[in-house]
Amino acid sequence: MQQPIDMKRFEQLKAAGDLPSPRGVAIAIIRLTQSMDVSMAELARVIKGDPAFVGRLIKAANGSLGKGRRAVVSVQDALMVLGLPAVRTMALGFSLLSNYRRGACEAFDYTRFWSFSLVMALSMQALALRVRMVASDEAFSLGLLARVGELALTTLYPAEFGRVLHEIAAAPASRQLDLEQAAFAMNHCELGAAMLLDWGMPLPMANAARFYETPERAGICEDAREAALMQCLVLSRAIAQLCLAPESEHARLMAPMLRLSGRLGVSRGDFVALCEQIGRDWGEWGRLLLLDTGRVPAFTELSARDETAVAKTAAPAGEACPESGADARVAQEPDGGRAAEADKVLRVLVVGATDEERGRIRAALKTSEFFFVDGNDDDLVIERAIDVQPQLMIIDWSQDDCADWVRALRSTRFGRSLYLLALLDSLDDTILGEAAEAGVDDFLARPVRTSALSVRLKAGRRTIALQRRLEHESEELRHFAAELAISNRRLQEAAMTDVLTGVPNRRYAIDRMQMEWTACARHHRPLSVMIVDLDDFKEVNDAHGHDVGDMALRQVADALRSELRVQDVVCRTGGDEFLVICPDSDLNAALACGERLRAAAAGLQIDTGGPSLRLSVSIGVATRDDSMPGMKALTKLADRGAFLAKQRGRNCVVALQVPGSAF
Ligand SMILES: Nc1nc2c(ncn2[C@@H]2O[C@H](COP(=O)(O)OP(=O)(O)OP(=O)(O)O)[C@@H](O)[C@H]2O)c(=O)[nH]1
Repeated sequence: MQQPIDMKRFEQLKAAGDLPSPRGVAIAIIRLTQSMDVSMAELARVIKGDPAFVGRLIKAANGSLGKGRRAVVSVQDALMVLGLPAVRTMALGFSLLSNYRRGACEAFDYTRFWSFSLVMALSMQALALRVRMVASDEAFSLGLLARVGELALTTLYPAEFGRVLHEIAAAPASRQLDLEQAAFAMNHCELGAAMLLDWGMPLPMANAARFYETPERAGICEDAREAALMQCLVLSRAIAQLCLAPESEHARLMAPMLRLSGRLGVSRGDFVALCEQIGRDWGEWGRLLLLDTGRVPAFTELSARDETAVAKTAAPAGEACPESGADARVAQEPDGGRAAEADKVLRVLVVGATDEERGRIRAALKTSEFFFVDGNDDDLVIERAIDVQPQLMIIDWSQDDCADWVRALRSTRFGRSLYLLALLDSLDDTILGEAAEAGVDDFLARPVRTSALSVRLKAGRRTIALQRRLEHESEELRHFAAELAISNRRLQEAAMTDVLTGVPNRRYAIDRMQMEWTACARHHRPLSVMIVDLDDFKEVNDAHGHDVGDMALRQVADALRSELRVQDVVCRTGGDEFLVICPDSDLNAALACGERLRAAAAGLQIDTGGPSLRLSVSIGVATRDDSMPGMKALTKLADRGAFLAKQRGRNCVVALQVPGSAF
């Protein structure tokens, strides 16, 4: 694999510590998501330590579900929907957004940069739901971070990058990437791609980010997913440019966007609806991220104006389409927005064939969208196929090297599901064998008779429709499985949560203790536990009733929870008893923590309807040592500490071990 930039240089930049990098809770999230055996509950707990991230994560999960799905409302559900890799890159993206809102480069508009990146993220997410080249949440992160190289250059070289920006302002025709190359011996796309790879993004995504500003430099891309990703990034960038451009520029920017979306197989109506949705989401996300967003462009109106302009200047059907170079395109756009109608429209790419044959094909497939390409240049054919992403290809088999490029096409992901019909000059066994071996689905002998062509195309259409239905059904199944997983997760969570206080229950405590015990024993790290028992709680119930008692239990649980670090956990293990697990804590640290918990409980004022009630807790602390046979020995020791604390008059913290004797 060709590296995006000189990796030695990249390592030096990284080692200097000046590259934008995540901070705070995001680092803990990224670390946890790197280990595949992390429990969802543990990850959710760490995420909940950053309420801002919680909101963004849930919103992103809902955005990636598509229409008509049950809304995600909890962190756990969001984790199930998004999966660990997506959560990792989102933590990264949002952390950068929070920490790099300002910077040393005065000429760089940081707010505009993030607003632009946000539109790209939302556009990628929406496009991924339609084009299906990658999971929509991964697409969101790719869009958000695609321009991170620019942020890196402003951070590394604020003054020099400022000069580059001034140069562009003075001579708008100059190319930013070339100026960067001259100034820094690298450009922001290369640097950004290296950073994405370094953060663990898959190579096709990093490559798409590397080339989307200069697709012509990407070379022919064999991997259809990579090509589609890049095209989606190109289109997302165009949407962002339009959203942030002055209104006078909107119409000019809309036309190429519509053409780009057509190439991705998104009908005009569908694309306009998608842009309107992106516009609405942009505003909502802007409020959530405290980012200024501009006025949403009037996409529907812009599209209508473009349609009128195209109608006035339209070339007669069958004439060459100006932007497609050697090939001619006759596009009958699917009727905007009507999905069922659009579903019947086939995208057909005809390679070679005579004018007469092309005419017959067009007559036989009336409502389709046609693309034609001359088959003598195999690179061009593959490029065109990747560009157009047809469902049906009709190949004039007399063209040079057909078998070779058909084989190459079949080895790509999208090429495997194509329906290929070959027009053969003769039914010679060798030619038939070659065509079958290369991967054509059906053939037709020349001269092409209209009736035979209709029969063959009908069969092809049926197969394609069947394939679409299968894809649709497997998509439904995937969603169904995801919903089922969410329901299961909810049930699991409910089974592990104490209904009264909302903290984990005894069952969870046992599982978690086992997990922490094993991890700490394996890595020779300290582990402490505490038994926290309310003092004279029976008297509270007797004097004030069970409702007040329940309220007291809830307040104590909240107070304990708020005094703990994110990696500690408090569980309700009995009526008025809690177990606190503190990984990586030796006895001294645990005693100090126990004292904090005791003071927090003693400081509570429970509302009784009359004079407020004060209460206290007794706490026993114990720390794992190598002589202990298992976790029961540890909790038993803490239990004995709590018992001793009661005997010593309550409202105190007791350990039976001496600090320093264990860990
Ligand atoms: N309100 C309420 N009370 C509960 C709940 N679960 C257990 N209890 C009560 O908690 C009390 C525990 O009493 P004991 O075990 O005698 O302990 P204590 O009164 O706290 O005395 P010491 O532990 O010796 O300080 C009992 O009265 C239980 O009924 C609950 O969910 N809600």
